[in-house]
Amino acid sequence: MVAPRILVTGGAGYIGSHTAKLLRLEGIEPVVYDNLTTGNRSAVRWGPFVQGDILDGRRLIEVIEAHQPDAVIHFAASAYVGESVADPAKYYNNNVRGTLSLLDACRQTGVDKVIFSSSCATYGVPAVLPIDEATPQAPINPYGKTKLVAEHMLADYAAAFALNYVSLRYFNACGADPEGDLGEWHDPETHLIPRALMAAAGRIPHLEIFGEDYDTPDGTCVRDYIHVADLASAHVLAYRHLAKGGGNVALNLGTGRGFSIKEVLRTIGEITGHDVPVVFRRRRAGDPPALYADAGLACRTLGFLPRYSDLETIVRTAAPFFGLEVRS
Ligand SMILES: NC(=O)c1ccc[n+]([C@@H]2O[C@H](COP(=O)([O-])OP(=O)(O)OC[C@H]3O[C@@H](n4cnc5c(N)ncnc54)[C@H](O)[C@@H]3O)[C@@H](O)[C@H]2O)c1
Ligand SMILES: O=c1ccn([C@@H]2O[C@H](COP(=O)(O)OP(=O)(O)O[C@H]3O[C@H](CO)[C@H](O)[C@H](O)[C@H]3O)[C@@H](O)[C@H]2O)c(=O)[nH]1
Repeated sequence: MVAPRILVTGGAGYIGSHTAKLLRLEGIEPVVYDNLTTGNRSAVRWGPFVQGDILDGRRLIEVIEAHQPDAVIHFAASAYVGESVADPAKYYNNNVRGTLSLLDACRQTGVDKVIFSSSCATYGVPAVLPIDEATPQAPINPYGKTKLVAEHMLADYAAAFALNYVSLRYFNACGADPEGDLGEWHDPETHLIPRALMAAAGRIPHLEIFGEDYDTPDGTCVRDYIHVADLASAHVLAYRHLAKGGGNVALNLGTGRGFSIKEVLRTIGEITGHDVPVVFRRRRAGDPPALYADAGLACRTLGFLPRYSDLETIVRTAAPFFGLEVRS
């Protein structure tokens, strides 16, 4: 039997590169399609690389016809909440127009399975926690809105055309490849855990904490941190679900537990032996106070069970990329 092949848009990025590695280990060839705006060429090591833009529909069709993938995993997007508030045009263009371009290329070439990177940002400020998939999606920033539009596009294309999809609503991706091959390399880096590790390592003078006056137990925002290796495994499971004829579905990918920023910093101090120097700033625009998942549906539908998503393992795998030793 010929090995399955998957087109991985955004496969040079953080979550995409970890997923490409796992696909290869699982006997599936990842064909990475990425314009390298935030991704790294050096992170593409487990299959062919094509440099291209998802907005370029003609090129997408050429690449799909050349490689004949069985499915697409669609990571490529702009993905910063704060930036999306300042520059919504960039987000509507890349995330909405880009996804439309990709879905049309799939339709024209007969690719009928799509796995999509959605986000807990589509829920906005939920009335009830934990967040299950029936929670109303009312995003409060342009980034989350573009992810929600893309989810709607998938559902409408699935209803009208021969398309099957899984939308995966990740909570906060973090950590690094447990074997040390890949990490989170963004420039500039904006996410909490890498910024905190940079501060602990002395690469930046301090971590800015955006808001200490939220209605949470210690005043800082609460998030559900899911290890990137667990996210990668969910994509393999989602592909197998579609390959055996499983139905269209949107699933939360989280642990079910929320941690405050201060709790994350405490774990970094314990594991690395370095305190994180901090300064407190105003709230960042577009940030909900607390987000954590009810992750039961992904478990029941895909058999998804996080293995690496405790804060200690997250910090242990990520810290070496910032030159920090971890305590045994
Ligand atoms: N990091 C998180 O916590 C998180 C949480 C929820 C959802 N997501 C989603 O997961 C996906 C991957 O996120 P990430 O953290 O790995 O981000 P990333 O920036 O590391 O990866 C995105 C990749 O897409 C590529 N890309 C962007 N626009 C493109 C375009 N027009 N054409 C081709 N390639 C393009 C980039 O070069 C990059 O390699 C995104 O869709 C993001 O919205 C991320
Ligand atoms: O230097 C920093 C960085 C972050 N934060 C705070 O830490 C929390 C986590 O922030 P991140 O930027 O690490 O991640 P977000 O919670 O903004 O994640 C959002 O954006 C991600 C993509 O970047 C995902 O889509 C995710 O689902 C969505 O909630 C937020 O309260 C943020 O204000 C700081 O205090 N200081």
